[in-house]
Amino acid sequence: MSAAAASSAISVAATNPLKTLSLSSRSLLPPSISLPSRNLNTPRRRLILVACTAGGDGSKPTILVAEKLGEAGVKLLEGFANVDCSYNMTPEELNTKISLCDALIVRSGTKVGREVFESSRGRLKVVGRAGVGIDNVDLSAATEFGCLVVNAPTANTIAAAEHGIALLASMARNVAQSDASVKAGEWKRNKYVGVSLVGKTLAVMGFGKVGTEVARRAKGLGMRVIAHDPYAPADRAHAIGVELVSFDEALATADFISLHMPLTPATSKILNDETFAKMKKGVRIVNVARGGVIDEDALVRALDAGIVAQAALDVFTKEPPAKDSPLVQHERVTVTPHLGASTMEAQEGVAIEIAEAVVGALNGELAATAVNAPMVSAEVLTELKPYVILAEKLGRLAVQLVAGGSGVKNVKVSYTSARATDDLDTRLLRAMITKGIIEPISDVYVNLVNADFTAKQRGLRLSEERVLLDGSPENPLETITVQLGNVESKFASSLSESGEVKVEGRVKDGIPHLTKVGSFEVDVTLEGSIILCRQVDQPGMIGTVGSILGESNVNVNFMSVGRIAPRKQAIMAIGVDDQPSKETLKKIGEIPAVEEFVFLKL
Ligand SMILES: NC(=O)C1=CN([C@@H]2O[C@H](COP(=O)(O)OP(=O)(O)OC[C@H]3O[C@@H](n4cnc5c(N)ncnc54)[C@H](O)[C@@H]3O)[C@@H](O)[C@H]2O)C=CC1
Ligand SMILES: O=C(O)C(=O)COP(=O)(O)O
Repeated sequence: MSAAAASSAISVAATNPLKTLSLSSRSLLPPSISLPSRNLNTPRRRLILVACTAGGDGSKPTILVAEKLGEAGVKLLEGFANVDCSYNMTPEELNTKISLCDALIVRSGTKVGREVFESSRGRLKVVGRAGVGIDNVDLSAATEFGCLVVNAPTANTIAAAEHGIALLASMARNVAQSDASVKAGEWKRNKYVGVSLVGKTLAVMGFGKVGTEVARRAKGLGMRVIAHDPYAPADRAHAIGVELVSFDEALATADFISLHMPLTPATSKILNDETFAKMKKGVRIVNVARGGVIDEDALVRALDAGIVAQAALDVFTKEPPAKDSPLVQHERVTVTPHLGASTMEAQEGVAIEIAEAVVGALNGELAATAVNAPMVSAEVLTELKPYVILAEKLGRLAVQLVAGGSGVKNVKVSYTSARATDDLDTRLLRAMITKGIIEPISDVYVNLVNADFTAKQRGLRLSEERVLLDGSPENPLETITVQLGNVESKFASSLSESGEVKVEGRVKDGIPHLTKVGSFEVDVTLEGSIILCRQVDQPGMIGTVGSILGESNVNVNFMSVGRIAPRKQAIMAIGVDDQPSKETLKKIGEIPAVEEFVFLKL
């Protein structure tokens, strides 16, 4: 610590013992949304991360349900919000309605593109996907607009697996085709001779939840099951008698291929002319994943060439597919209208799962099924609560110290802690510092979802360093320091020896405190706003400033003086509940001993 900073902070509880800091989560929410502030010590383990009841009057949020949702889920939503179930909307109708909604629930049939988030004009805070696949949601746009995306990843797994097995078996025995034939008055038993499954090799492409359940069932049918999944652990496959193999080996050895990977840039058209050519002649293909993982024109060519004997498809690149699609109309293709999740049980399950996730997210609870936000465990959230508020306020303090026109680009954050690096999750702190820096200088709403994106978009480069302290790590952090480089300051004393705007804080008894400005040590609670004065240290200054504030009915909640040495330069940090008038601030500035001062609104 430099000599200049070798000073002692003299703290005076200005009016009364420290009040328990009411942890209002307002600072994490746009000003239009109000929340009853609550004490830090409330038992609830919730921290508003993305949204809450819309409207300052505490009215219920509005949730738009754009596709059929199980009744149990709708009822759960209705207990919390105004629910608008509008199915089969056109994109224009969706874009109109969405501006009045705080949350949107979809399945696979609604495209939630950038224009939806643009139309919501920042009000939409949660998109709930009542199922697994989220390829119909523009995740980058959602993140950019600070909208959390949650899904229901487990409730329809069994349904999808059972549908996959149903398609596998019915394809092998020509059930659909022979059904249509008999219904048409035919009796062509020799035309519909099928193939057996037992002893045949099934390649499961995508060994996740659905793929695993398909594999289990196929084993039960006496099939040899191999799987290809670059990310699946081999021991999980071995545990159910499945061998993980390479992509090419799966293609070359399978009699049946069942697709269960998500649609991603890497899996798009993963089955195409080139890969069909690598397959065992006469292979049979099942797809209950996403239509986009198959080049559908190539599949028609492979069927016509006899490379692929049959296909059973539940999903299509475009849904519904064109009626005259050569693939749909192909005689050796069995098709269903995206029914993988369409069982009574699955639809009740996903409805409840997504309703709970959306209500929880709007209530500010952790979304266990968040798709576009870094997962922060409830334990970490609880422990870091006071540090989260500290982090955001340090960001707000630092950016308000920057003289106009400087442009904030380089942010350096330092954490001192006795915790090992791996035991300290700073993602939330980083997001809140970003929030504190960006929101006071823009109309952007920043939260855990879009903080990194927003920082990047504004050219903010935020670096973090951790200083490991000795001692017992009962506190996650000792100090957080925010430094803004290459800027000029409105308050010269906030510049560190290396010329950055520098503020440091710590949490004391659960209360965030500002503990250093530039090289001066201070100690003031970050409960209200702050006045910083630099003066020549002398008797009576606290009284003089306190009187000016008192005369204009500004309540002081904390006051401290940090000084280099007695009768030398000193910094007075005054916590105020109310914003002083310009006249009041002018009077403070006119005190002869005051060399500079600044009012910082938190
Ligand atoms: N037809 C329907 O109604 C339903 C369709 N689905 C689709 O099935 C997909 C899988 O669902 P879950 O098993 O619940 O998801 P999951 O996330 O549990 O499993 C997906 C698996 O695919 C693997 N994977 C990713 N890229 C791959 C690649 N290039 N090659 C091979 N494997 C790859 C992943 O490692 C993961 O293990 C979903 O993404 C969804 O698109 C899911 C439920 C119902
Ligand atoms: O969960 C999935 O990924 C699905 O494909 C289910 O789609 P759905 O909700 O039935 O439109």
